Amino acid sequence: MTDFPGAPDPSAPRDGRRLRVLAAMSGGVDSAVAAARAAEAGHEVTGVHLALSANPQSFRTGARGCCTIEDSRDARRAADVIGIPFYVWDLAERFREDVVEDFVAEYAAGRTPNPCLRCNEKIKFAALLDKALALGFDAVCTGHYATVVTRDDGSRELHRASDLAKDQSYVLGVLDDRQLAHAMFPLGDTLTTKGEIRAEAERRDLAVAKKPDSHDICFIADGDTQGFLAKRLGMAEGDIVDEDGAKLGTHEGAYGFTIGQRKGLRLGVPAADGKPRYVLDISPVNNTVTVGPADALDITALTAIKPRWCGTPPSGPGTYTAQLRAHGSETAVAAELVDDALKVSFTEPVRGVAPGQAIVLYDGTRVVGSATIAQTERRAPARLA
Ligand SMILES: Nc1ncnc2c1ncn2[C@@H]1O[C@H](COP(=O)(O)OP(=O)(O)OP(=O)(O)O)[C@@H](O)[C@H]1O
Repeated sequence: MTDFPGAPDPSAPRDGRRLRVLAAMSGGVDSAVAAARAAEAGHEVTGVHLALSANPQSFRTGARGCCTIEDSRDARRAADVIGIPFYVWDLAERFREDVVEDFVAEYAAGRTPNPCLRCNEKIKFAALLDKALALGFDAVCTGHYATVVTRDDGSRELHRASDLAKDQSYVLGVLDDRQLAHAMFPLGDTLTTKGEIRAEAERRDLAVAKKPDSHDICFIADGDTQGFLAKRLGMAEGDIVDEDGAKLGTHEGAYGFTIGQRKGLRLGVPAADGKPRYVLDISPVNNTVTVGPADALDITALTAIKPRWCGTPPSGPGTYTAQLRAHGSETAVAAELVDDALKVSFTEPVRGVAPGQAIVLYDGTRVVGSATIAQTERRAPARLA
């Protein structure tokens, strides 16, 4: 017996090509079409919706959050139309511990985490995948836009999606070979735009065809990250200072800021040069936020920790392109693994990089690996003679 209904019948015949696939169905259009494509390709597909919120009703705000009862119903209806079995699995406690609490703790420590990346690493391709494999499934299928390529030797590569505008390889950059070997992304292989996916959903009679896209942080349905953090971390008034430590204003919680932020500083003292000020540093220890001019945001190098590789780690220094945020552009870097830390230098300075963000390295369209930014190095400030 199992707590997770929907396990395939172990006595059922299997052939090498017809995989037993667990389709992760959020109740949105992408995962519905992905599940339909996997079933159409001849795989034995079972749909599963993950209940990730302990209190799904609390997310019903009108904006689309995640894992509401409506979402689970939408996923079930889509599974019915596709003609596959469907189950709801409760991973709310794991999600709370591994994603939500980590998110709060990272902000409290003055860092800027990416919860989607964390969810892929800890929930979808760990808790969910492990459970799926233990139950006899061969693969987990999601509606992510990314491509898995199998090399001649059987190992896997993760590549950007064919549709670069929708590419989600950045948030999947934490996956290793084993996880990739059991991942299926039916949307990433084809050059289909989101509009075409919606049209395909309509052709397939999937009621979610017109459902709005989910927004970035699924457990903050109204999009008010600062409000969410304030509720969790409380208010803690502190100083906003300039690079020399002179007080320019006050704030109500250092966690409410991100590096590179300009809006909402409400400085009492205008900058001497009249130019706008940006958040340069957040110090939870002193509860201070340091601000300065835009060019002080330029980063020339960084150190990133906890590297994860899609394949064998690079044995020496190499040149790559790097992406530093989910919808960011690529930038040229040189990178080297030194004592388990990734040392990265940028060909051109980049602006507004925050500790806690992930850096994902690419070789062309291939994801090489990822790591968490721990320290950044600024260009030496220009001094007046
Ligand atoms: N609550 C959930 N239950 C099951 N699978 C989920 C859930 N949330 C997300 N997923 C899976 O992770 C994928 C990527 O999640 P993301 O939040 O980026 O969704 P999306 O791109 O808006 O896709 P969708 O349109 O399917 O919601 C989804 O396509 C789906 O396969």
